[in-house]
Amino acid sequence: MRAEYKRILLKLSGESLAAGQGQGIDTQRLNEYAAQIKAVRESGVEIAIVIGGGNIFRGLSGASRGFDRVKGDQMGMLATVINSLALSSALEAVGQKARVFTAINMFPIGEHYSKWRAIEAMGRGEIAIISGGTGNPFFTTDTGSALRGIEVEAQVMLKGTRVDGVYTADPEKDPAATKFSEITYGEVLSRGLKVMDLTATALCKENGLPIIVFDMDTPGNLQRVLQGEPIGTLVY
Ligand SMILES: Nc1ncnc2c1ncn2[C@@H]1O[C@H](COP(=O)(O)OP(=O)(O)O)[C@@H](O)[C@H]1O
Ligand SMILES: O=c1ccn([C@@H]2O[C@H](COP(=O)(O)OP(=O)(O)O)[C@@H](O)[C@H]2O)c(=O)[nH]1
Repeated sequence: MRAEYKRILLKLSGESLAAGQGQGIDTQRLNEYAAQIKAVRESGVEIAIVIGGGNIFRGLSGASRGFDRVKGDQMGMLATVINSLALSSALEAVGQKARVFTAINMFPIGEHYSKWRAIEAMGRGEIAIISGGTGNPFFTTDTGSALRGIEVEAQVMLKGTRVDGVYTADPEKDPAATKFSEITYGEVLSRGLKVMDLTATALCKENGLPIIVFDMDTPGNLQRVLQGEPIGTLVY
């Protein structure tokens, strides 16, 4: 385990939770995530998690179908709460305590997020699942995870997704794209690489939060990344 990573912020893609079905929550995928997270927690790392909502609702696609954008984004933020509750349930089922925080007060669905409460929960060995994005429309959960990672003083943001790193172009669309083993924030921004939205990358850059983009859907990869195996892309 890399000595420098005492506390991590793990970003999970909502869409990955659907495991290729596009919509909904695949329980096998959810349970695989829970097992990986528990194993890393047992090695002593403090873990905060932000999970997306794209498997349930995205504000932008709602707007393209005629929904008011702000209401659509609020629906998307609620989708992240649903995924967070599902993940906390899967973690509790394998004996790993987890606490759901919400950006907006929704007690008793979750606890209203504050930096200090999240850090306290991690100190007790619980996984802090921070839901509801930033609480504001026109942002994404990538930006929410950059924000929460900086707030809780994580040493790294691990962006677990369905591609295995940052490529010269979207590898799902361009088969000729090649992978970076590492890349600076500035180059991600100047090349307009869309693996994360620009706001999230800029926030990490301004606050010096390194990002590792890796394939979370292969069981064991979370541990591999933390052990320093070069399986993803470091953005620094
Ligand atoms: N330059 C790039 N390198 C890697 N992935 C990219 C790049 N540009 C776009 N992507 C896309 O970004 C996605 C990862 O972002 P993520 O936030 O996990 O997905 P989602 O938008 O479904 O939540 C990948 O599925 C990939 O198709
Ligand atoms: O701070 C935030 C975070 C998320 N969202 C909404 O929640 C949706 C789901 O989040 P995201 O698309 O980032 O999830 P992912 O792609 O990671 O599954 C987004 O489309 C937005 O509509 C938002 O409005 N503000």
